[in-house]
Amino acid sequence: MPELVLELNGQTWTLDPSRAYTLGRDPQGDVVIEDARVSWRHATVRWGGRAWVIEDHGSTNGTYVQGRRLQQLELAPGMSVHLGNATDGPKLTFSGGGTPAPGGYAQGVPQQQGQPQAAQAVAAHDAPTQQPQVGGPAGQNWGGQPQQPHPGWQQQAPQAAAPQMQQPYAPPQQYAQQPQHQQPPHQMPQQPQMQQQMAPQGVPTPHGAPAAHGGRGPQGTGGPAGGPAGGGDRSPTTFHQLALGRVMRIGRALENDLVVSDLQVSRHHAEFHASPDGRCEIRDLGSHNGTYVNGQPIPKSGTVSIGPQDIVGIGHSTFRLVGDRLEEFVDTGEVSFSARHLTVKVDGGKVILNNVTFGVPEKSLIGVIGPSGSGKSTLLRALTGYRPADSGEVLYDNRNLYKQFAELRQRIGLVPQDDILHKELKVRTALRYAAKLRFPGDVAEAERNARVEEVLAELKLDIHADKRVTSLSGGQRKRVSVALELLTKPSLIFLDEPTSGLDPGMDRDVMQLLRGLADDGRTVLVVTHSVAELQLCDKLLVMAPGGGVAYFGPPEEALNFFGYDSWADVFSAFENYRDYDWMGRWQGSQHYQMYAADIDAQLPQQDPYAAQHQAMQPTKLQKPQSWGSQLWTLMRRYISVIASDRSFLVLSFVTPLILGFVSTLMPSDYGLTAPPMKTNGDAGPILLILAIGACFSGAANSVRELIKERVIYERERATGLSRSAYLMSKVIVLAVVAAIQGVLMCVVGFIPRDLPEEGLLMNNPAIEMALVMIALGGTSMMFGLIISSLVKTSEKTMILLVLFAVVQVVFTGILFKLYDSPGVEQFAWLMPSRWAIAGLGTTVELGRLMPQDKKDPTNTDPLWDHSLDQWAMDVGILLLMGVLCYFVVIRLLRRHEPEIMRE
Ligand SMILES: Nc1ncnc2c1ncn2[C@@H]1O[C@H](COP(=O)(O)OP(=O)(O)OP(=O)(O)O)[C@@H](O)[C@H]1O
Repeated sequence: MPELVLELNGQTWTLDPSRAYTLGRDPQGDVVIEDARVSWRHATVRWGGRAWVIEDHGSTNGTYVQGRRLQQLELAPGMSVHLGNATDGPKLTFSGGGTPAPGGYAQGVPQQQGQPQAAQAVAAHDAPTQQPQVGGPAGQNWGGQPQQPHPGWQQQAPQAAAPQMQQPYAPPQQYAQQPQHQQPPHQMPQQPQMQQQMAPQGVPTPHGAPAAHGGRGPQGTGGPAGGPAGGGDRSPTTFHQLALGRVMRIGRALENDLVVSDLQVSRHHAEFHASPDGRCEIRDLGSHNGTYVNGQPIPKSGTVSIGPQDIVGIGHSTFRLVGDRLEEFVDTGEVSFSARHLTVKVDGGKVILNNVTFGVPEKSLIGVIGPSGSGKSTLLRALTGYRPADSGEVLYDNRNLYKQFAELRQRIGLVPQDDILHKELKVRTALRYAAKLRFPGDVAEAERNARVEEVLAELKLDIHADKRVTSLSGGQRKRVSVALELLTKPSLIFLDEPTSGLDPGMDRDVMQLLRGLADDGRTVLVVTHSVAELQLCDKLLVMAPGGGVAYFGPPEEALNFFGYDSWADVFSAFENYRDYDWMGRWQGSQHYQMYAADIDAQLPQQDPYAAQHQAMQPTKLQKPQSWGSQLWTLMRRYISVIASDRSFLVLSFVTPLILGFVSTLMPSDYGLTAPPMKTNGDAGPILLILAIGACFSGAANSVRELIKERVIYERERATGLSRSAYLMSKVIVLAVVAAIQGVLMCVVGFIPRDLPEEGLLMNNPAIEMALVMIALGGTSMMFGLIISSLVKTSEKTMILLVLFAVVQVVFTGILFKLYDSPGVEQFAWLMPSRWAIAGLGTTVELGRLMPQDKKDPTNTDPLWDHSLDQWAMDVGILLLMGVLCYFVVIRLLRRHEPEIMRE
């Protein structure tokens, strides 16, 4: 068996076939490579039986031979392998082939430093006696023969190593080789220009020299290899020894065996059990944000066996079992991100996102531009999991976002185009409520507040902390939205048109902010219409009409790629040549070869845990807070919002007073009663005014409440907000408002009126009637919420509110006789005003006061019968309607949630 000599940075190692050698940044590995682009355990070199083999461990930045990313390769003498970057990553050169030296070598120990490999190399079949001991005296070498690649070995190299990428750029005629595409505008490919300007750093130019590149951050395609799901192969932050038969508890509290300072983790989060027989289990301790195995939540307080292949996720940390110790990886944001073959179809099969592939290394800022309707928002929804693509995958740190959404969603921040804050609140207050909702229930207020202050300082918002959001400029407001998302330290941040509506100065300010976020160790993707600050991005993705990629690469090369001087021209070309195959043009380009072909060529990731996924139940997304705690926080926040909206407060309490007063303007001799044997036709209209007033004010309070918060709701829902807690918070607060309004209206409306001497349920008829008015206000409020969850824009709510109020007037049963009118009578049963007037009518004996059948005064409305049973039925049905409305709203709210959240 031949030994292999590995050379790196002037050091050499002689590798013995009897064992495997690990390469990476791990100081305990065999070949330690101190380069940030190299993963902790990057690759292994071993004797494969017939040849030496290098195997990538799913490293973040890849292993390359002749520019091509590889998982596994048989090595040939003279072959060079780059780690971490195809061109300028640390270069390993392999040579050798001798048999083991007598007495063995100090394997894996670097040989003397500074000796050029060529001087040390041994021909493939050199006699072992010619080789010095590894680590021998300085100055000794292996015979001083320059290494000659062995022709036989060269032939063993698999096809995968074919030097495709090493070829110089294709000639300018490249685009002309696409006859199937419609011809683009005349000035389009200006290839000679491209040849000078498009080459990114480190990629061979026709002259073999690396071309200059103005972009930032790590270069290369950046896409992760299709390595094992879960965790990639980033540097373990720490190791923890697992004692057999012992328990290792993980959590935020100091008394844990493993203390994790991450607010996403509960105080006592989970326990690792290592049984004496070597098996290991993870048990969730009722954590708020959940414990995940291979991206799937384990049941609350449940236990799952884990093996070396499993990745346990707790907050920002992942753990992997390696022998008798745990490797902990802390996600500090420096992870790669890629999308592969994302395709979205809508009803009817129309493709609105077409096979989008791109990838970026850590710390990248990616700009996404494209004409209106080119699928930018669709892409954003696909990348965030809000609306997963119909095919394709999104890989975050080599983990499939769609399959592991439950865990990975916590690492994603999304800043939608509309602000996700209640504008009425002060900046600090808004962030504190958001922190309360997003952090686990056991995070103390002081801890949460400290994090809020940290984020305020990071985004230089501390001087604005006590201002109301509404008083901030557009750029500052966007900063607050970003701050909110940063609370939970996401590694990936997506922004949808953050600069829309901002002046150029603020546009730059926001883009620089995003640049800073990426530089601090996050991946930031921004969809934008503004092209002024694109040079701040590392990579630019240009979407073409039809939802395909027209370009992906450095922003400074993009205009040359299209052959235009300005983006306005490029977008005009998109518009004027809609049928042109922009995507085909991109895929035929050298930029595609450099920046996307690698990722495109990779097969979809196999999910080795698919069987486990199906077995794991439940897969419901964890909520950081209990239902009750969320409800309480939401109610407090809602009350704060209402309290800071003075005009709403004034209107809410003045309106019922006015309506009550208006009802008193109607002259009536007997008020809401009448002497025996007398009728009182005024009683009906008085009740009608009061009831419609309650209907109107109840619905008016709620009709805008859901639509105006839709974006906030969608975002919070994705972070674990309970749908029912959200709706219940609205219902409770608005019901209290409706109750106060009902009481005010009754006080003003009833005081000047004569009322019956006693009620059916209680002695005081005014209180009995006020209860009906409150029930009517509450039910109308629920109808308002239905309207609010149905409409697409706030403006439409007003029309529907008026419609609702008018219909209620008609179907009270006061204006005309409803009973004994088949069809109309049944339709009226659907109206809350019908049951409310009936409830009020039973108390005041409306059937007697206002007979509707002139021929037969005893033929009265059966719903107005003066009996306690009838009163209970009228009020009961009114309340039941409110309850039914609640379920209707719950159902409608689902439509406004991220698709992946719709349980
Ligand atoms: N649910 C849907 N059903 C049918 N067509 C849809 C649907 N959603 C989006 N589309 C269409 O898909 C295309 C892409 O829409 P998308 O909103 O992603 O574009 P965009 O680039 O974000 O546009 P803009 O810049 O105007 O926001 C548009 O033509 C849009 O009309």
